[in-house]
Amino acid sequence: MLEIHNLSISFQRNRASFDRETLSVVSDISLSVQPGEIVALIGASGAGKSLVAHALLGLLPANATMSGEFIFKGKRLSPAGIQELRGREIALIPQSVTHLNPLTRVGKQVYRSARLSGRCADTAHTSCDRTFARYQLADTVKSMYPFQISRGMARRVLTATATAGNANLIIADEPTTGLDPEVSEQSLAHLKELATQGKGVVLITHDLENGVQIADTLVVLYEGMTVEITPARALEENDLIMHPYTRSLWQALPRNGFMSLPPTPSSSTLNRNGCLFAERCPQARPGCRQSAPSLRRVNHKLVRCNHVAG
Ligand SMILES: Nc1ncnc2c1ncn2[C@@H]1O[C@H](COP(=O)(O)OP(=O)(O)OP(=O)(O)O)[C@@H](O)[C@H]1O
Ligand code: NI
Repeated sequence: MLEIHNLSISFQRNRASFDRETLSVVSDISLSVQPGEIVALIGASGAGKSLVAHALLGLLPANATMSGEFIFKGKRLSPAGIQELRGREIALIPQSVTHLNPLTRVGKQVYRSARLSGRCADTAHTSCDRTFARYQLADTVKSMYPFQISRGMARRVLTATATAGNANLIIADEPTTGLDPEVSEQSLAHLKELATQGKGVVLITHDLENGVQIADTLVVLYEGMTVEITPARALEENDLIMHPYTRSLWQALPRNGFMSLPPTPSSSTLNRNGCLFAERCPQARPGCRQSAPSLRRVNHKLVRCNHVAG
């Protein structure tokens, strides 16, 4: 359904010396999403997860430069094509509830997105009602403004807004952040349900547990690079072939005893000539700082590490 080929994103930054430097934040990311599949983009804060989604949706800030291509349902997406599909075929459940328009009643926002997907007024109303019921939002919520509803409810409204139309690809950016465990579970269950209906789902999260819980495929990002693409179940099966960064994330999960991650070096010390994870990697060898590993196929997965045995 969706293929991302060699996506790179950089920003121009002014330096004190009045010249400009290029800051590379996403490098050469490729991934694909099939109908009914949940692909989780996993990575720490600043890894580039949201930018991948924003690039796909044509929402990058003006100072960003992007290369690479998107193929959606077999067709290459042009910038104009992206505008055409956004909200109709591809819908974003944004990271922050502040994306709800503060001045528009909640019901109207969900209704508008149903209309945007090409539904006529009557069908849009029906779809809006159905979506409200589906996400346990009372009818009275329709006439409320975003500031009048709880955080958990606002997340459900965002989900309702993204799914009231007919989108086949749903991108959920950190759908559980700031929610209590019960509401988080519910939020993930809603995504699972969308996949069961045949929609492609991209789950963006810093929490590996979320990915392992509902995703089919994990794409692990480190400093804007893919370090591993693996079936999610491989982690549950305690796969020995794992990128050292994925392994650290896995070991840091509560169920695995909260082993702490090695400390993060500041970005300025990041050595782009070698493996980006080398400074934190428990298995790093001298060669890791000298040559950058490429993404290699090892059995059923792709791993960017020279020392993972296949
Ligand atoms: N407009 C911008 N100008 C310059 N740098 C930016 C801009 N937007 C994002 N970045 C940088 O790009 C990197 C990736 O940002 P992104 O928002 O994709 O991270 P993320 O993985 O979604 O993190 P989080 O979990 O915090 O949401 C960050 O280091 C950020 O500082
Ligand atoms: Ni983000």
